[in-house]
Amino acid sequence: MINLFSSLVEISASHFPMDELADHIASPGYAHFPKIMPTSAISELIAILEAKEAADALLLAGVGQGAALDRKPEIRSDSIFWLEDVDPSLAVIHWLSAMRQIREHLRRSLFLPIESYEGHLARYPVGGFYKPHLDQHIGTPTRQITIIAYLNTQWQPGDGGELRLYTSPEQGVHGPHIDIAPTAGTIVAFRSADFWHEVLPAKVPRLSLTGWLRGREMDPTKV
Ligand SMILES: O=C(O)CCC(=O)C(=O)O
Ligand SMILES: [Fe+2]
Repeated sequence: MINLFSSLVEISASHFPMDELADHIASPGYAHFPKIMPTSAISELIAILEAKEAADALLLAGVGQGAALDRKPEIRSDSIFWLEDVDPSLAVIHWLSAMRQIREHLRRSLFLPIESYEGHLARYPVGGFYKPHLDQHIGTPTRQITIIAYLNTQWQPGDGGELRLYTSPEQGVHGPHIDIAPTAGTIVAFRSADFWHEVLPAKVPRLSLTGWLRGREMDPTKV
């Protein structure tokens, strides 16, 4: 049981295509790795999410942050659980360790000013969606890189819930897009400030782990 998730640490350290990730983040700004996570890691994260759901511990997600955080069911309909609030299970410890290694790699190779990571498990119910948006909150350019891992082991074409990523930062939602299936083990990363994206309506419950590599906090009261 013990190291079910250690393979993820391994892929992040030596087998995860770190250089490919950095190259793609440099240009065009996004990266897509289909079915790259080991199934053991996927099962553990699903188990955490299902346990939280069973305990009625998922929170309806909001839009914005801090005092401006607002529940907006017309914009997004997922329920989430922040990793920092999860009892520190092995799966989460290993995921956080993988994120640290990715952070260091991107700092070194692209000189990105990344300091920390925040992430949440998310569940979209049947009919759930997230309308087009950017992940950087207005006025707080803290989120630098979005990293999403999908956890839907039974996903099939027609099940909906694709990530629609608009691939031209200049044209946004009026430009071209790609649709990425939320198939278990697939990881997507992109520059949070540049890429508009949305979650198309899910026809089956949709599970994911979404997180952000963050820059320095901009708190004028602490300058
Ligand atoms: O789960 C996804 O594919 C995207 C989620 C998202 O856009 C977000 O949580 O900001
Ligand atoms: Fe987003």
